[in-house]
Amino acid sequence: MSMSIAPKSASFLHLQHTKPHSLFRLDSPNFLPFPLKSSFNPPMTTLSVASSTLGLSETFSKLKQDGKVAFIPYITAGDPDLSTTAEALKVLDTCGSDIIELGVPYSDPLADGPVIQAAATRALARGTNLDSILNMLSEVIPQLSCPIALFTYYNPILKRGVEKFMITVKEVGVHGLVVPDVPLEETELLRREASKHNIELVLLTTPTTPRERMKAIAEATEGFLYLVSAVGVTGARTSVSGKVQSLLQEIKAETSKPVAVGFGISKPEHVKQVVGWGADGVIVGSAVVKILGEAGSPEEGLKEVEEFTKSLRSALI
Ligand SMILES: O=P(O)(O)OC[C@@H](O)[C@@H](O)c1c[nH]c2ccccc12
Repeated sequence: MSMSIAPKSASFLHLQHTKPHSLFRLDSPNFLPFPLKSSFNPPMTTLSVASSTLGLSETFSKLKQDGKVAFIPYITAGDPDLSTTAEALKVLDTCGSDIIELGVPYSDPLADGPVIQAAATRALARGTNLDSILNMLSEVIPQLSCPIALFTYYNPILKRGVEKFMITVKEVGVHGLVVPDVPLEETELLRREASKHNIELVLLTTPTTPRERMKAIAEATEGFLYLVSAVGVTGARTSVSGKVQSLLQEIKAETSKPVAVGFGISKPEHVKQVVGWGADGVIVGSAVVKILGEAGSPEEGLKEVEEFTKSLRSALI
């Protein structure tokens, strides 16, 4: 597929948020506006985008047909550097990831625990920004067979302008978007602009989300529903809360959309448990990010990620 790229002067959509929130809840807004420099200027001619890769919903449909559960690793872009991120995406893809969630590092990652916060800090210190991530993705995505869901807090989207952001991420071949700090009520604009460009907006529900609200979130989500397994921030935990089993049952009674569970999953036993409870997908973030962040060298980190991914992947069978 080839499509023309919007010129540099594509319109910006400025949204004003007058109510800053000091208390973060996963489904609450938290905006910290400050200017982000935009210098990603894709060629104005045409750009090839991998067209054979399935989107998020299509990936889940195919897995369902085959009786399989989705394995969804998360990594932070730019940690330890963007070329290692590019290699990590290829390794994760080759090791059987069904979707990869790629995080845009942000200075105030309020839903993240120490591991992902530290990864974001390192990535930002090296100068990683949305433009450099998109440049990297434009080269790597055509080489991947699984779709990328871009994870970002809302502020970088607002700074670029919702419409321009969607045009740009679509041009590089992103299939889905996870934006944790936008409450359901404020997702309408994002969803409208995302769907214009065929990008699926994944919404999240937590153990404290009231049932009626969970139903509305399940109805509005695209690609899959992200079930946050525990209250708090991201990070490996010793066990997965048993509450996830009943939450999955409740959700499944309300929607036929696929449900992927994330937060605290870091061992093959966790994966087996969550799959046994009926999840359609498992998301593993901090455990993978920790390996890449703590390795003696990028090569070692990639090797360890490969082994770790294979061990989690085999727990899905
Ligand atoms: O790191 P964990 O505990 O494995 O959780 C998933 C995860 O990292 C990823 O989905 C994620 C990273 N940052 C987030 C913030 C909110 C919700 C989800 C996320």
